[in-house]
Amino acid sequence: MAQSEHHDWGQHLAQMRATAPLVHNITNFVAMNVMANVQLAIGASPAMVHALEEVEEFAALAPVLTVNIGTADGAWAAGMLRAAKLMALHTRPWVLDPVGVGATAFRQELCAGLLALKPTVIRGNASEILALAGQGGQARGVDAGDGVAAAEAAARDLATRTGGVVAVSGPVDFVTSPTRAARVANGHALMPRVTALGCSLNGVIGAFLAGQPAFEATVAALAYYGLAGEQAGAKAQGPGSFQPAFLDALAALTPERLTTGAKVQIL
Ligand SMILES: Nc1ncnc2c1ncn2[C@@H]1O[C@H](COP(=O)(O)OP(=O)(O)O)[C@@H](O)[C@H]1O
Ligand SMILES: Cc1ncsc1CCOP(=O)(O)O
Ligand SMILES: [Mg+2]
Repeated sequence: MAQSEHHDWGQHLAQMRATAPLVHNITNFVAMNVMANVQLAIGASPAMVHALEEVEEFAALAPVLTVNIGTADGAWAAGMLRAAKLMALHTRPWVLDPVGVGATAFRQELCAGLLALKPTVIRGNASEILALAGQGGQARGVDAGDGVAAAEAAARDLATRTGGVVAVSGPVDFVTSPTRAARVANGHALMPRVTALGCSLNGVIGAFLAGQPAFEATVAALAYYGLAGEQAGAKAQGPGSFQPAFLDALAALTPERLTTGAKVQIL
């Protein structure tokens, strides 16, 4: 795979760290702590705020929002829609993680409402992207049962429908906008064996989106995350020791190392 395709992917990491953006996350109970630690490790400032009474007011404060439906209920869903609407109104970026969307009618209806608000970036595993596009999928709850290649057409369809960027994560990630596409081959096989690392990836994409173009920011975030995974995986004994090693690798990785280590193929 071609390395970096002549683009300085590290500059997106440098810019994110220089900005240290406040990221408003409406995420699930499983991911809250993991995702906040990941965002602190990369140099961003996380806030997990989901109460319906304050979500709109908080969304006005932050340059970027991430929405994750993993453990949503009716009140959370209303808050997600309210916050995303505010971002759309002010043309500020927001990211959707459609966790387990194919599993229940509630998740499908919530995602239909969120899709109508045109997320700047959607990132899910292959089964979630297939289900979100209405093309089936073989998910096992929140885990993927499909390969990334099977979801590429669904991702392109969603990008056309929303006008945004859609990323399918897996052994080799696929990213598409209505006009461009790329593959990112960084990553480690231990990553899907630790919960909330997909959710936390959306937190990293969100941080990179603040003040940056969506397609490049998403590709850079995926390469950075996967490269940190490679470095952690080289040291870890298994899923348990992978987690602290991954936080350390995210914090230690330099923009220069990202530019040389990014395995990005522009299609
Ligand atoms: N088999 C794999 N080999 C290498 N990296 C992987 C593999 N599976 C997932 N990843 C990486 O793990 C991260 C989380 O993706 P994924 O496991 O697909 O999300 P989710 O937890 O939402 O299902 C991404 O950075 C992805 O590139
Ligand atoms: C296990 C689980 N159940 C509901 S949300 C959630 C977390 C899923 O996180 P990820 O998709 O990042 O593995
Ligand atoms: Mg997920």
